[in-house]
Amino acid sequence: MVATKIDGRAFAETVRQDVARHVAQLRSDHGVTPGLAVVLVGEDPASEVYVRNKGKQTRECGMASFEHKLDAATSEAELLGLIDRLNADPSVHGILVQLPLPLHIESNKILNAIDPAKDVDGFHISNVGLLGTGQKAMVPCTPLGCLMLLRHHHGKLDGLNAVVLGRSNIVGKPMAQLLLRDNCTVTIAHSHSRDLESIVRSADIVIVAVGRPEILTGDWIRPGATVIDVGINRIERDGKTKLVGDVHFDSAADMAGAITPVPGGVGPMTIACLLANTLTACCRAKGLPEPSSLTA
Ligand SMILES: Nc1nc(=O)c2c([nH]1)NC[C@@H]1CN(c3ccc(C(=O)N[C@@H](CCC(=O)O)C(=O)O)cc3)C=[N+]21
Repeated sequence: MVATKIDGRAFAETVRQDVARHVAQLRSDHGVTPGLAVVLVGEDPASEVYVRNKGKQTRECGMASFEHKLDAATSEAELLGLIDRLNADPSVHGILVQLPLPLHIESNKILNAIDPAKDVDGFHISNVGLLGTGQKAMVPCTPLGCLMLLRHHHGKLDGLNAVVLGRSNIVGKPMAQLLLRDNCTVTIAHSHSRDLESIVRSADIVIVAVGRPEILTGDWIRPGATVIDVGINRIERDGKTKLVGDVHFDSAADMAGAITPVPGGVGPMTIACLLANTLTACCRAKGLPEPSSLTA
């Protein structure tokens, strides 16, 4: 291994401390407590772990956490009713509806029903449009976390070749927008891209968000490149369940200049950015100055 391991867990801890400090100040100066509502429909064990972690970290930062666990058979209309109530609730500054939703519910309809000002996931079409046109938006947590790690590691990203593998609405597309805003030359590549190998080899920065275990190996990586692994895949190996990324860590670490591990890389940053976004949403709702170190 020649690469520097980018410690997302440690960096997320500093972000959370920053959030906690601002939250304490909001309370003492203005009597305001930011609140985050997390909605989970159905019983996916992995999702329940994430929701529990989000609730715990929200409270640890001094914010209020509201958890809504709904039955898998909840109708779209019932879920829309809950969103309406959360939109109207002044103690709720951020709303996150855990994805994926059951198939009988149309995700886009739900995401677009969330008040854009409370859309801490940044998935509402208004926020997508604002980000795409360079206006002030709520920025999706995972890409924001990746950007914070990249800025911290590289400093200025100006002029770098950035390749984003994956074109999802939750990671690939918003990630590309953020990198473009920081003056990278951005390529979004995906399963239909021709000559993927040479595209990846051109990258100073590779962000991998395709959802396939260990699909990117070291032989494609330009020596010294920075590799950000967004994948979280649970696989069976040697009779044990193991968490691996979309990057084959050992081979990639022999080529890369810096690389994020899984676990302990992007994942913890995602939750830290959710807390940061909740604080930002609260400040905007109250017309108070927002902490600039916590936004894109
Ligand atoms: N509306 C919505 N917004 C989300 O942000 C969202 C979602 N839906 N659905 C599910 C995914 C998944 N997700 C993760 C967050 C943190 C870790 C995380 O902290 N992972 C730890 C390991 C956790 C473990 O051990 O399982 C790590 O990478 O170190 C993982 C996954 C957010 N998601």
